[in-house]
Amino acid sequence: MDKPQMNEKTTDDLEKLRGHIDNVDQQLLHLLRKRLDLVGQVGAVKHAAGVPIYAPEREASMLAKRREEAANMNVSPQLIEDILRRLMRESYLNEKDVGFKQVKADLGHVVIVGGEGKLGGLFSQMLRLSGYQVKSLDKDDWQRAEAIFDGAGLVIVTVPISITCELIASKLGQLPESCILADLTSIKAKPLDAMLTVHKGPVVGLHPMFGPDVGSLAKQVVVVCHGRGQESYQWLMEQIKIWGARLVEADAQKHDKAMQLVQAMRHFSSFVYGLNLYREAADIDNLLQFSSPIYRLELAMVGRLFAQSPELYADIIYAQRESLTAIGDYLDNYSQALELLKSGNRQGFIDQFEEVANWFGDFAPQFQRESRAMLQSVNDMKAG
Ligand SMILES: O=C(O)C(=O)C[C@]1(C(=O)O)C=C[C@@H](O)C=C1
Repeated sequence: MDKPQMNEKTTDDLEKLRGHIDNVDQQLLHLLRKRLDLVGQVGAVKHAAGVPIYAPEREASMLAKRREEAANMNVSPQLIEDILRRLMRESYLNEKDVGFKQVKADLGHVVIVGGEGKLGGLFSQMLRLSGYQVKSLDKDDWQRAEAIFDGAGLVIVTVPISITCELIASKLGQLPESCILADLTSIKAKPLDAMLTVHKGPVVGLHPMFGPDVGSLAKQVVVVCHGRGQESYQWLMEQIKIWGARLVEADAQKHDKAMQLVQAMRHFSSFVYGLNLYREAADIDNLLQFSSPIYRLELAMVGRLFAQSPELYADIIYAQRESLTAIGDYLDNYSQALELLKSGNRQGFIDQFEEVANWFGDFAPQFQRESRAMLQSVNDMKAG
C-alpha cells in the first residue's frame, strides 16, 4: 500500500493538534496525581476507622453519576466507567500502602507455616500491614518450631496440598488450646478434618480464590469453611474484609466438589491443550499472527499455566481422587461430540449446541458482555 502523502499544511495541522492533545494529556496526568493524593487521604481515614478498602456502594453511585454526566456531555458512559474502574484498581493499591486497622490487638503473634511460599508471603504482608507480628516457619525451621510457636495466637498453614494433612497431623498437635489454627489450602474437607483432629481449639479453613500476584485483596473472594470456635476467629474474618475481600462461607464438601470442575478439570484441560500444541509442533508466533483476540486470550490462559510451577498444578490436579471422575466425564463428552463430527451429523451438533445454550440461559449473554470488555482490553494492549 502506498504511504499517504503528507503535504506541509497537513503536517503543520497535525503537529499543532497533537501539541494540544499532549497538553490535555499532561493536564490529565496532574489530575491523576491529585486524585491519587486524595485517595491516599481516604486510605488514612479508613485505616484509622477500620473501614474496608473496597466500598461497593460508593463505587456504584459514583459510576452511575459519572455515566450520566458523560452522556450529557456526549462522552461515552462506558469510557468514563472504564477509566474510573482502572483508577479504582490503583486506589486499592494506594490505600493498601497506608496499612490497615488491626482488629485484634491482643492476639500474640501469627505463625505462617510455609511463609516463604508466595501465598504465605502475601498473607504475611497483609497481616504485617495490619500491625500483627508475623513469624514464618519454613522447611528448614522445624528444629526451632517450639520457640516459633511459643505465644502464637494464630497459626496459618500454607504448604503444598500433597503434604498439608500429613504436616498438620504430625507437627501441629502441641499448639495451646487458645491458638487459632487455619489453612489456605485449595481443597478444604481433608485439611479441615486433619486440623480438627489434631487441635482442640478454634479451627477455620480458608481458600483464597486468587493467586499471590493480585497486588490487593480488594474485590477478591476468600472461601471460609468453619471448623470450630467461630467466635474466636470472627476477628480474622473482619480483618480479611478490611483488606477488601469478600468472604463466601461454604460447606467444605460442596467447595471441594466445585473445585473438581473449577480447578482440576479446568487446569487439566488447559494442560492437555498445551500438550497438544506442543505435540502438533504448533508455531506460536504464527498462531498469534492469525489469532483473533478471543484466541489470543485463550492462548494466554493456557500459556500462563506453563509459566508457573508444575508442582503447584500437579498438586491441584491430584488433590482429590474424585477429580478423575470429572475429568473422565469430560473425555466421554469430548468423544461423544467427536462422533457427531465424524459421522457428519451437522444437525446433531446444532441441536446439542442449542440444548447447552438453553441450559446456560441468561449466563450466556452475560458472559458475552463480560468477555467483550476483556477482548477489547486484549486489543488495546497490542503495540506496533
Ligand atoms: O471513596 C472511597 O471509599 C475510596 O476508597 C476511594 C475509591 C476511589 O478511588 O474513588 C476507591 C475504592 C473504593 O472502593 C471506592 C472509591
